[in-house]
Amino acid sequence: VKKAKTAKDSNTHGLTKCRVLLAELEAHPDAWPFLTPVNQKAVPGYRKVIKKPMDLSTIREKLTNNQYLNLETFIADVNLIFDNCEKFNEDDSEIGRGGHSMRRFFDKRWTELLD
Ligand SMILES: Cc1ncccc1N[C@@H](C)c1ccc2c(c1)OCCCO2
Repeated sequence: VKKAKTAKDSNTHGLTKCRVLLAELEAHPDAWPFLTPVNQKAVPGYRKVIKKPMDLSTIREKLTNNQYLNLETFIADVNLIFDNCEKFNEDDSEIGRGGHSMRRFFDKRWTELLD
């Protein structure tokens, strides 16, 4: 029997799913370009092209600081990583392919975790 969903319940369960999903993304073999913020001094053009940088360590920090209201706001930040990657990297590049691989993995996993 499904328990009545209070706002708190949905939030708690949503945050548990965020923790599970983030741990899996961080452990993924193709995650290496996305683990830490892009060093904008080392990557010419990045600062100009990418308006909202995002990476897995920043998401980890925000989750730890309770900055995600629900699963949706967490998913939006993860998708920002992949959208930035597609914008800056050729599809036929190591980082570009890694971004597509990670997005496919993430899309599959969060849909599996939905109630
Ligand atoms: C996700 C992303 N998109 C566009 C550019 C870089 C990145 N990731 C960063 C962490 C990175 C990956 C590979 C790199 C790199 C930096 O240092 C410059 C030298 C080549 O090796």
